[in-house]
This record gives sequence, structure tokens and C-alpha cells, in this order.
Amino acid sequence: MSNIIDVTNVRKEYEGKKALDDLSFSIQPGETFGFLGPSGSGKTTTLKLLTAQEGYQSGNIHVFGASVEKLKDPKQMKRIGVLTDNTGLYERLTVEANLRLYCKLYDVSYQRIDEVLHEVGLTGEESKVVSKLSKGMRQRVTLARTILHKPELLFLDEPTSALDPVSTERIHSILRTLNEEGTTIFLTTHDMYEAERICDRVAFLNKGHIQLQGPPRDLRVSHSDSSITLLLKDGREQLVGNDHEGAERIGAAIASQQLASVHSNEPTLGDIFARVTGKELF
Ligand SMILES: Nc1ncnc2c1ncn2[C@@H]1O[C@H](COP(=O)(O)OP(=O)(O)OP(=O)(O)O)[C@@H](O)[C@H]1O
Repeated sequence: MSNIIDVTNVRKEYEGKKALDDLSFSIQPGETFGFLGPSGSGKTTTLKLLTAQEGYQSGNIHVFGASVEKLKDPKQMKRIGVLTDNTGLYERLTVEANLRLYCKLYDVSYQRIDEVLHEVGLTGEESKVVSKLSKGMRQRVTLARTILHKPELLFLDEPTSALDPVSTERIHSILRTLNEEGTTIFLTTHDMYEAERICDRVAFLNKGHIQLQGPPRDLRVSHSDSSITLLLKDGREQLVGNDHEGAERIGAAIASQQLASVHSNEPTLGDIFARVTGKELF
């Protein structure tokens, strides 16, 4: 299947200062692709380029098989949904009034409002004024307006930053459902836990350049030292290799009824990021 996004050797400068440097990656239809990087690494800039909000100095960006510039055509624009830190909501209007405005904008029937509120778990909250909503609820209304027109491709800029764990989990669950139903998702984050939980593939961005990309599980396995930690009942820890000798030591710990638990020493995405870039994600 052809890629839904193709980025080739893109360079972006602001006033002569490089923000993105030789950026290349592709996203296939149906993928959730996570762009991870610390503050200032170029995540938001990439999202702006992919949604035709800004131009670039060199390279190529194709979305839906055509130049990204085509997204400026309203018909093509309706194929995408974009969520940034600007909610696009009118604070003094109710949830329903806000969604009605977006129905008009996207030429969508008002009947879709009940459906989308159900999708984001806000059924029954339509008459609440946006300014009175909690941060987590407000973000779900923002997500509702982003998916109101059923876009094929979603761009989310740090969709859960500054949300509490329960609200974050709700957003993740909504995103997983949307993805299962066929929506392709590009999201930026500096939360490696988020990337591990919902992304099929991730790219590590550092100083405007991708340093590593792949499925989270593959990255963890390829950066693992294959060792295993045994926790013994007396509180001691033993480091054993993932080999014949290691198997014998695990067998011996079980036979002597000393084994409390076994832990693989696979690194987290955060560990790998730090190893590859020499930086923490925050
Ligand atoms: N409009 C602009 N004018 C000048 N420089 C800019 C502009 N937008 C971004 N930059 C610079 O480009 C680089 C990348 O910024 P960007 O906002 O894409 O990073 P980010 O990874 O999204 O960071 P954060 O996680 O803090 O949002 C930074 O050095 C930033 O200062």
C-alpha cells in the first residue's frame, strides 16, 4: 500500500537558523506514528509543515500521494484533523454550540454531534459551558471537534501534555479506538510512556534530525543487553545472561525455592533516547 505521508530530505530554517535538517520518514495508512523529541527539537515545526501551515526551504513532502500544498484545497483539508494547543473552542459557548459551529464549517450534519460526544465519552455534557469544564474534558471536546468530520488522517501536537493520568488514559483509549477504525495518526510527544502505549512506530527527533526510528518493541529489543535480573526471596538480586548458563541459574533458583521474580532488562524508550542522543526527553 502506498504511504499516506512521505517526507524526503526536508530542511526548514527560521531566519537562517536550522529548525529541521535532512528530515526523512514515511507513514503508512492505518499507522499511529509518534514523533518524540525534547523541547525545541522541531516537533511542532514538522507538524506545521505536514499540514501546509508553513513552507520549507528544500526537500519534498507528500500527503495522500500529492504535494502537501494540495492540502490548502478545502476538499483535501477535510481529509485531515489537526489538534494543537490552540483548542479552537469558544470559552463562553456550550459544548454543543461549539460543535455546531464546526458542523457548519465542515458541512457536517448536526446529528453527528451526539455520535462524536459518545466517541469521546462526553454524552450528556453538551449543555455545559466550555469555560466551566475541567482540563481533561476540554481536551476531549477539542478532540471531538477535531474528528467531527471523520478525517482519515489526524495530526496531534502533544495531545496529553499537562493532563492528569486518568484524562491521559481516556485520550489514549479514544485514539486507540479511532486507529482501530482506520484513522492514521501522527502525534508529537515528549512522553515516552505515551509513545510506548499507543504508537506502532516512533521516530526520535534531536536538533531537527531523526536519529532513530522503528516500532517501540523492536527498538527495545535491539538495544537490550539481553540480561535478566532474578529477584530472590531473601531480597538479593542476581544478574544472569540470556543463555544456557543463565537458564541453569534460573533453574537452580526455582529448584531451591529461592526465586521471587524474573525481570527482563530491556531498556525503556526514554533510556534508548538518552543513549542515542545523549539527552533526556524533558
Ligand atoms: N516562528 C518561528 N520563528 C523562529 N524560530 C522558530 C519558530 N518556530 C520554531 N522556531 C525554532 O525552531 C526550533 C524547533 O521548534 P519547535 O517548536 O518545532 O520545537 P518542539 O520540538 O515542538 O518544541 P516543544 O516541545 O517545546 O513544543 C526551535 O529552535 C525554535 O526556537
